[in-house]
Amino acid sequence: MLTDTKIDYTVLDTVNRASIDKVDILEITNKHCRAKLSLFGAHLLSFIPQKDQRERLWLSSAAIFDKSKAIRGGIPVCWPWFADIYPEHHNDESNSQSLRAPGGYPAHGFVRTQDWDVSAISESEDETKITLQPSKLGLFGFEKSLNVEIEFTFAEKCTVKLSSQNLSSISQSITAALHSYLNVPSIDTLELHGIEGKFIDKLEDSRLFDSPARYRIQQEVDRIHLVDDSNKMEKVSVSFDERTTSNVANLSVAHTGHDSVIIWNPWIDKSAKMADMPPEGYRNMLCIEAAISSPHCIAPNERHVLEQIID
Ligand SMILES: O=P(O)(O)OC[C@H]1O[C@H](O)[C@H](O)[C@@H](O)[C@@H]1O
Repeated sequence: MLTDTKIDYTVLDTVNRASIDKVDILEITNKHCRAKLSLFGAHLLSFIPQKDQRERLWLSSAAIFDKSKAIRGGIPVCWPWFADIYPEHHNDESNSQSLRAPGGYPAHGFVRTQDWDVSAISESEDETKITLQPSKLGLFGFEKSLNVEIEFTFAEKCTVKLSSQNLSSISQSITAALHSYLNVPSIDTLELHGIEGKFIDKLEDSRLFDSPARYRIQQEVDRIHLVDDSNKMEKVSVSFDERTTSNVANLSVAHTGHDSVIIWNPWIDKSAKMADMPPEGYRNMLCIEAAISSPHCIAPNERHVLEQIID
């Protein structure tokens, strides 16, 4: 496999290396889109289709790029656990259980705060594909044989595939998320479509509620929407009230390989407590996350793919 040092960026047509503070960045410009990908966290920071020149991802103006913490905005990669939902190790499918991550363990796993290596880049007339692998595995009680890589395809849409591979002879479990921050013109005028069924409300003692028929965001939300069929490609779209929000196209995010979709907005009070979130930032972002929020058991020599397509 090619490693980063073996990639000759001078011969690539669509990829440039750059940096923001201490973070190395790949800048992608091709026929269909422009994008920025941070090697710290394999964290996509920007995706702008050429067809409408509209930024799909929200990045905090107060985001920190000194590697002391995860970048606020874009698409953080949460692996091998999501939030504090830490999977029990070495279990079998009938016995997949979650534990709370021990105190002192980072929220959302250990890969969003480390450098990733570029393992492959390919270019064609229609797309640029970049594959990254974390530099360190086997941390916080996980086996080194539990591997992960992420593949970004930059085309008219951006496809992100997080692929977890169990290279050992025992079953291993993960939770995970592609924690996408969508850029929205105004939180007040948006409506979500394609979400139905029950959700766990993390702000209400994890009680179960029905998804609203007309889904708008008017307060802090931290919800785990449960999905029936994780093999189905499910699409969540966001529309805006055209009477109050001019010149915007609708957004959509499709998911597969997930068991839930997380909807998160910290709103006013929580934003005020976050140093890397500007006071009014919550008005222009909504997280729509493809998640595995119950431990998913990967059998020996099997692979699991969590996929998200941003349009
Ligand atoms: O502040 P972070 O560690 O990036 O987490 C931000 C948010 O991520 C997810 O959406 C969780 O459901 C939230 O409970 C959490 O607050």
